[in-house]
Amino acid sequence: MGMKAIHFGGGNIGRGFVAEFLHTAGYEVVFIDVMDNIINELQNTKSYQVTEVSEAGETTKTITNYRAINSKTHEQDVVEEISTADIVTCAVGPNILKFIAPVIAKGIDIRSTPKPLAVIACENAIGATDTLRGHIESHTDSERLETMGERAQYANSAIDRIVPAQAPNSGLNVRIEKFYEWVVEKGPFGNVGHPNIPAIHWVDHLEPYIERKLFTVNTSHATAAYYGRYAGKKTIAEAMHDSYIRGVVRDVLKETASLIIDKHEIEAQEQQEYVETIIARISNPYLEDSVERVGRAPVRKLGRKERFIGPAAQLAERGMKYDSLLGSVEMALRFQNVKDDAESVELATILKENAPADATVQLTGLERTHPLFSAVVKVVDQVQSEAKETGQPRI
Ligand SMILES: NC(=O)c1ccc[n+]([C@@H]2O[C@H](COP(=O)([O-])OP(=O)(O)OC[C@H]3O[C@@H](n4cnc5c(N)ncnc54)[C@H](O)[C@@H]3O)[C@@H](O)[C@H]2O)c1
Ligand SMILES: O=P(O)(O)OC[C@@H](O)[C@@H](O)[C@H](O)[C@H](O)CO
Repeated sequence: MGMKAIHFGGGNIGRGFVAEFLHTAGYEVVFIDVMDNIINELQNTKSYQVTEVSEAGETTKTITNYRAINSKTHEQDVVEEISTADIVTCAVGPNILKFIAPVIAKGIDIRSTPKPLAVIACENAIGATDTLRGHIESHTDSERLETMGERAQYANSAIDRIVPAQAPNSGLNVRIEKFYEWVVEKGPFGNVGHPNIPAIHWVDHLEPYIERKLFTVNTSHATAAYYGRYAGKKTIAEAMHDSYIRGVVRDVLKETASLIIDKHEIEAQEQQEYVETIIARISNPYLEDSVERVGRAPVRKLGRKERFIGPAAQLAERGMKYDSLLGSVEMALRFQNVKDDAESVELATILKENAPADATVQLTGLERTHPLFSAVVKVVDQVQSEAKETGQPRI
């Protein structure tokens, strides 16, 4: 029998990254989603196209050999597919992991195949597979946990490829950048060996890769998005074309680079080259990536291990400079009441209803005794005061 991958999330990165590389590696991909339109389209087509766009032109690949199941309406089918699959991946967003865990737990529990299932969450978050595993374990009978390792193996990953929101008439087709990086821990697969997926770079220690990615790509991306929206820009490329915003992004990246070089002993020259690649990538005018997509979910992005507070906290602990990152935090706090973004409404409510120190704890999870805490409270206070004066943040 051929190899089978179950992939949760038939969205942009699911179709344009994970499924592409699983397909190339020879897997049949079974997409699981809760959106009727995506499932219907996947069920009613035999192929879709992934087009890489860059100044060098366009290259198109055709993805075939997939099926799709709606987990909202056909949960038992999903459970059975998982029980005979080789790998489960997901790209649903870090806040959705808890919702997909119960069905994965049921599928794992009834497995009787000799090889354990490989589980790899492909989200922009540190330790996303660990988080998913925690939710799966909390939906597994305690007496079955001891033998879980015979049925499933869990590996964290870092994924990098910019996939903007797609044009409304593009159907399943995805336009993406050429660059990609998929790094996964190999240790958890032990003697069984890791899955054979040529696109994956297997490593012993993931932390340097995921922190470098999140604190360079996503920190700069989100900085451009929040400053860009504040300045009335529509896309990230447009924001990066603005010399002031570009300068701010560079300042922020100097701070995160100093952490990455110090903590992970990456050579300064290597990090500088990485930074230049990322600046070129996020400035790519062919991607048309909106500031709203990149700024989406500001409460998640202000979290303790996330792209701003994560590096700023570690810099503060080391007595190193972090004030440009605080500027990004300030702009993120102004991403309030944005259309179709529930967290931007939640952010506005938290800022409205709480004193600065309480709002800081609620949003960032920073400990009140942390060396970064008072600096963030000041920024929160500043944004709250503007809203009190004008009835809204300065947008
Ligand atoms: N787009 C990018 O450039 C990019 C790059 C790297 C990583 N990521 C990460 O990948 C993840 C997905 O991002 P995206 O841009 O593809 O988002 P997206 O919104 O395009 O796709 C998410 C998909 O998950 C589906 N979904 C939601 N709840 C579900 C559930 N309970 N079960 C199954 N499916 C469910 C949605 O219907 C949607 O199709 C995020 O963690 C993001 O940070 C995105
Ligand atoms: O997906 P988010 O919301 O965590 O972040 C938005 C973008 O920065 C992100 O999707 C990037 O495009 C991606 O991480 C590039 O690899």
